[in-house]
Amino acid sequence: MSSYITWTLREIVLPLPLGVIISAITERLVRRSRPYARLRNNVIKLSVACMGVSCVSCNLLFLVGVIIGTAMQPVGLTGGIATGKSTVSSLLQQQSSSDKEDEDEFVIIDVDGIAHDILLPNKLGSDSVYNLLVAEFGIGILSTEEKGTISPNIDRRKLGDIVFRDGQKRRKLNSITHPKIIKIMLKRILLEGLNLNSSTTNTTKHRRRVVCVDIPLLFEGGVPMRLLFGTIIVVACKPDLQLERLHKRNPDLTLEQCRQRIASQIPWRKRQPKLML
Ligand SMILES: CC(C)(COP(=O)(O)OP(=O)(O)OC[C@H]1O[C@@H](n2cnc3c(N)ncnc32)[C@H](O)[C@@H]1O)[C@@H](O)C(=O)NCCC(=O)NCCS
Ligand SMILES: Nc1ncnc2c1ncn2[C@@H]1O[C@H](COP(=O)(O)OP(=O)(O)OP(=O)(O)O)[C@@H](O)[C@H]1O
Repeated sequence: MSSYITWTLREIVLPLPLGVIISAITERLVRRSRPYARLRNNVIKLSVACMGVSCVSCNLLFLVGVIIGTAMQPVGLTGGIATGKSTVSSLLQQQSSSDKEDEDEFVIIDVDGIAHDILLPNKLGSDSVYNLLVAEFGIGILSTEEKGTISPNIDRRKLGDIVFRDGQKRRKLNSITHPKIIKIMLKRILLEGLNLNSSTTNTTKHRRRVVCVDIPLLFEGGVPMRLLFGTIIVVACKPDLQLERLHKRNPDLTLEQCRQRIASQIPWRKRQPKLML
């Protein structure tokens, strides 16, 4: 636990605000234009120097944090379980596939998808998320449909049953999965922001590219996570409608299990929105 806190402090708390401050100053100066050109150049030099220092100290994540904070300012798309985040992100993607030159191109990073990927047994090694989870929660979380295979998949339904009814176990799951998820998310934001990810590279040249991260637990990630995003979109609906949508979408869950999942997240009123949908 203490190593997780140290990791978060060193890799996230320190670099991101620095990047955000540099970004805010640079943007303000860019807007004010000519009279401040020299100062602006100095600020840009300062940010390059910060990146240089982090490069020399070989702290790659620090470097990533500063670059992301400075240059990308991605959009965060968040909200409670089954409120409609994926529905909103597919609407944004649909808009992106239109040919209108004046509309932004949204590139969506799905953090739930990243969380699913890291559970797979294909990245074995003693510190793999798969091994750590099996060591922590036991072989009871493995799929029984794949009996006989060397590394059966983790059955997310079984793991979900354990962690959504017990806060301590959920925190344990989070402490194993979140550092890995955050690393992959930062890397993806960087690649997408720099337009280096060949799978999503679009040939359209004149449209603004907006990196949008669909991240359910943005506010649970605290201040550093909020600072990472330039704009935060909160998708919300009335609590009874949320319960109804969740139960309808996941009929395998009992109403009690649905309530447990909703209760495991912070209430929507506490998600301080910059834009509410
Ligand atoms: C618990 C797991 C196995 C359940 O898998 P399952 O396929 O049933 O659900 P899925 O991953 O699609 O998540 C659905 C929703 O549950 C909510 N949720 C997921 N994990 C958590 C969590 N640790 N705490 C609170 N809510 C959560 C989110 O709103 C998410 O959108 C899985 O969600 C998981 O590994 N969670 C830990 C990683 C995590 O925090 N993921 C959320 C992305 S930040
Ligand atoms: N505006 C809407 N009107 C009616 N149904 C909706 C609306 N938005 C979403 N839904 C339905 O609610 C359910 C949950 O939506 P969705 O999967 O987009 O939520 P989510 O927030 O992405 O969920 P999760 O937190 O599990 O990732 C889906 O079955 C979807 O079809």
